[in-house]
Amino acid sequence: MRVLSANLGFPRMGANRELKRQVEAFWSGKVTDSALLKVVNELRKDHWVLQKNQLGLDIVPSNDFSLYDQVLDQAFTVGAIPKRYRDVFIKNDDLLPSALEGNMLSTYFAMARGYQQFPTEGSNLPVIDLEAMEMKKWFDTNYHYIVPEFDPTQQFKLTCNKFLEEYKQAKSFGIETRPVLIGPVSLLLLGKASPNSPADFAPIQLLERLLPVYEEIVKHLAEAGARSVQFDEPCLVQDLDSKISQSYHEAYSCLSMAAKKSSAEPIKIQLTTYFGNIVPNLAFIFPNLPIDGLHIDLVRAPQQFETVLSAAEKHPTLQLSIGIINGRNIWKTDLSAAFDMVKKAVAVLGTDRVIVTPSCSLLHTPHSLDAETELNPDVKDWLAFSVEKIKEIVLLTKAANNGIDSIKDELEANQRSIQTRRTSPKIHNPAVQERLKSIDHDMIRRRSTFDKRWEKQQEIFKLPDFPTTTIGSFPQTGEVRKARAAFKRGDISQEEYNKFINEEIKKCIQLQEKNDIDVIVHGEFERTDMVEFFGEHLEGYAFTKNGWVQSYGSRCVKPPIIYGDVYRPKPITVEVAKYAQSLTKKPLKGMLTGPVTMLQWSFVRDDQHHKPTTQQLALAIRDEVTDLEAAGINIIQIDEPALREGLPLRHSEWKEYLDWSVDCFLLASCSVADTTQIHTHMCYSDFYDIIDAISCMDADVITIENSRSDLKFLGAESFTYPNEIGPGIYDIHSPRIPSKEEMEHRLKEMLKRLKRNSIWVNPDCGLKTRKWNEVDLALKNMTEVAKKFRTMGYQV
Ligand code: MET
Ligand SMILES: [Zn+2]
Repeated sequence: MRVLSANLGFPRMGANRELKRQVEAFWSGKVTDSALLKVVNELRKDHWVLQKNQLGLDIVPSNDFSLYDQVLDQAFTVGAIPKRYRDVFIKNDDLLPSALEGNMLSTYFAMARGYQQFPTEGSNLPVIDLEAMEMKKWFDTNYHYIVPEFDPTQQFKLTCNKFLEEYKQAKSFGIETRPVLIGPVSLLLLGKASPNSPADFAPIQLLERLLPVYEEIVKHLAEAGARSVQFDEPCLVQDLDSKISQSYHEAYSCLSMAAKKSSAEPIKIQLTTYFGNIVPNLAFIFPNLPIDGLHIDLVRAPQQFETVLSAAEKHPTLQLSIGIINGRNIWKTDLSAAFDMVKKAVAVLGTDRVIVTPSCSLLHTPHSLDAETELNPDVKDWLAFSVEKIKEIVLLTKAANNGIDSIKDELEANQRSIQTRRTSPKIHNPAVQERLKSIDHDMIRRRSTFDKRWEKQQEIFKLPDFPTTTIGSFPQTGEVRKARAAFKRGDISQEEYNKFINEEIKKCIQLQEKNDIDVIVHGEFERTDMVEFFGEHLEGYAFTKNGWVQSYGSRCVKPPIIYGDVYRPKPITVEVAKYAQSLTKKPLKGMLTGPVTMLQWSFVRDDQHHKPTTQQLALAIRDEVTDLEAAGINIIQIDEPALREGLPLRHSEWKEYLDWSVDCFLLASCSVADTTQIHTHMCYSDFYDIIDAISCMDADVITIENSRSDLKFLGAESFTYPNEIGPGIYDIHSPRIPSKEEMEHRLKEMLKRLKRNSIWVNPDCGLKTRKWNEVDLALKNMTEVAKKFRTMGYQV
């Protein structure tokens, strides 16, 4: 037998985001479900044909496709459909293992996105208002999954046969696939107890009840002729209670039995881990978890190679799938170095026990480089998206089987690209590197402690108690987007565009003054996106035309690429800030994106640690801060909404990350005088477990999302915060106008925990998704609440 090549999952959006378009058209009622499913079938077929017939991959995945999310698919498949959706959509006889169409499709999308029915008067249809299920970040990626809900009385039942239909569909095109499913233990660990469950209930207690459904899945696939099945168990790279080891044994013993019973040639079970090191949980797997294959991520955790290899060696039949092509980033692989790893695995295990693969599903990289006609050719030559990554896998497999000479030309070209990238002056900028060396302790500390700064700032700004402000952006209306597009196309000149933006700024400032907001913002109309805007003004960044990656459901993001040493050639926001300040006597807050967020929301360099890359970003922002201050902007906000996202998966690594990321924020913010007030802003996650690190950032003021998560932030028992803080008093994601009463209630809650003179009054996040009239009414209410608290002298 020879070394095989495999993929663990292919991006499902399609080369031109066909899936997004079609699903959204279905949601808005423009296409029927059968039209949707027809397009989806075509798309799946294209992806199989591409991987198998055009690129020559040995093992092609099926059921990696999803209309929304693969975790939701699996919960749905095993019948974990919360009662509130079941009650509305499902008649009992629906619950045969059926295809994802008709009523089942409506249920599925209601779970993903919520469902509302407000019948017109006189109709006897009931009012239905179902919220979507919770969404969470998929490990440390920017993909979000739907969190399954489990009830203590949960009954499982094979409800949906999508996994089988997809397998059969591929087979009907002559393509043998390996179905992918979320494994039973990770499915339960990733889920949560449904509301009102007893406090001691944990979904993993349901394992025994869940396993028969997985046995059925294995049986169906075996009967249909599948030779192997991939169970994803990414939880194995996390800190796990040793009791979970028992769960893994129970689960995989059961699945292995089912596989053995299944047919003359038992279907093989591959356990798949990714995003980290499994060595701390090695005892869960070795010596005797009854599996046929194991996948490990050797890009994120190369240090596990030796240990896992020698454990695998003792397991005489185990196939090891070595994830050596980065599924999370967009760089070309050094094929020579990767081939050394293949050789090493083959030397220990022999050719028939090694499979060459990407580190994880390719869901997290864009489709292909073909569409990138405008990228700088040097940079483009350093990149590999999903299609190119599969080509690399196929090449490495060929080299393993036929000798390295069989890929001589490709290897030479590859080594040339790798070498050029290593030495390119586009990437390596001696001045930037020198500057990094000059970072010293004084550069990452404010000149005085907060108390001293506070006194000086009080005197200058003379802000009232409960000062009001907003987070930065104001409505990005269709007009704003249109003007930007026209400018990009060259239909309007720079001057015309600037004039348009200046008018928006004027309107925005007038609205804030009318509503008596104390600290004014300019509205961020010139920005499409808070990371892209700054990236476009920095050296070392590249932008793709079509480098979309799924974020959640039909939503995709196009992360910019940091390819080289980063610096700021010239001021970015100073002119706009000066113009905005000239329109008001109140202090204007300059608005910047912080270095850690710039890093987290970009594709980043893999030729150096994240820390120096972030330090470079921090120095670029620091230059901007210094220039803003010199231009008379004395309040500057540096947003860090993504700080929490970068936390490593294992607790033991948190401190190292928090130390350097906090230092990078300090590096960006500490050039200023005591009299300059630094703000920061965070949102999108729970922050209380890193509140000490946030305090160390020493911003004079932090505004933080709080209402969406229903005061969770303040709920933590030990909550304290040393400087000033504005926990959001209303959720900006909804078009509804927040009432004064609800904002008063939130402010009163804050007063129980925080010093009266440390509280700011502001929304949860930026207002770019709202309409002007909504913003006007909401801010009016907000200021009235702040004023009431000032005069009534509330103190709890
Ligand atoms: C995701 S945080 C957004 C902060 C930014 N200043 C805004 O107001 O939109
Ligand atoms: Zn925000």
